[in-house]
Amino acid sequence: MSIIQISDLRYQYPASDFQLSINQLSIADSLVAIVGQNGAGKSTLFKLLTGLIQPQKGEININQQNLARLTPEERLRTIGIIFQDPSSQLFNATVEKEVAWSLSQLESDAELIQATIKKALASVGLTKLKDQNPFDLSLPEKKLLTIATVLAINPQIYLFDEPMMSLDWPSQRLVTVLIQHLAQTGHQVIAITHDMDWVAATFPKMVALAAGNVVFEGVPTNFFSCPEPVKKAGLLPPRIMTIAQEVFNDHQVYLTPQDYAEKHLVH
Ligand SMILES: Nc1ncnc2c1ncn2[C@@H]1O[C@H](COP(=O)(O)OP(=O)(O)OP(=O)(O)O)[C@@H](O)[C@H]1O
Repeated sequence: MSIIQISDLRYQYPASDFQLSINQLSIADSLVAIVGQNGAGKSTLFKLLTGLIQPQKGEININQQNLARLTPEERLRTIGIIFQDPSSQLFNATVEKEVAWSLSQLESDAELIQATIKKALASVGLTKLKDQNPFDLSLPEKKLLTIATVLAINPQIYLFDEPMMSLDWPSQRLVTVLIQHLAQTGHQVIAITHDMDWVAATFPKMVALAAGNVVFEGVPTNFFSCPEPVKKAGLLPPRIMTIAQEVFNDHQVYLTPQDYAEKHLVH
């Protein structure tokens, strides 16, 4: 399991008042959601974690190694990135070649490459589409293909930007199961998301940002039990909590409908 340590980090865009400012943040859990309203700084943190932009101050260490000093190959093996818009990540002529391209940056054994591609495509249910042009795929299929390209590399950390966005229900389920499997098999998964139902049901840990600062880090139950950080982050609790509050004037924390049922219907 990886540990990401962020210290004294500052990032400001040219000609913008916004500043991302994180004094100390340690991400040491296998499944972590990063949440916050529009403009809170989630994507800026994502870009810093991927090394796409460099902080003006401070540093990000992964397993005590400074991210800025990793070689391109070390970076590929350390952090896999799944962008919000899959089209920005796809440029090969076939689905199979797309997965092969990223893998060939690290591996030269043709047999190993073939076996890995097969496994990665099977994991996301795209085996039958291996000869298709990626641009002919549906949006959920494109997203699953970008995940397969990263699965093939098998990095320590998977960084997802809004993974649920533009996925239909079966693909959302598939991605959730995949993410849980990755976390259970020694990887670290960090996902930026607006989807509080998904966070509450899936993530044991979360970090909330507001106006470029960390306003909460910890378990979802604690986050949703304190209205103050939820309000500060401009977020709503899971829908089941809103229903319980508005219909039954019940202000307890419920992470999922199952959670509600267990507390009320079983006993
Ligand atoms: N390239 C840029 N140049 C100038 N300002 C930027 C740039 N990118 C983002 N910003 C500003 O930085 C702030 C934080 O943006 P960021 O995209 O990190 O927020 P976010 O939490 O990811 O929001 P969203 O949920 O809308 O994606 C916003 O005020 C945004 O307008």
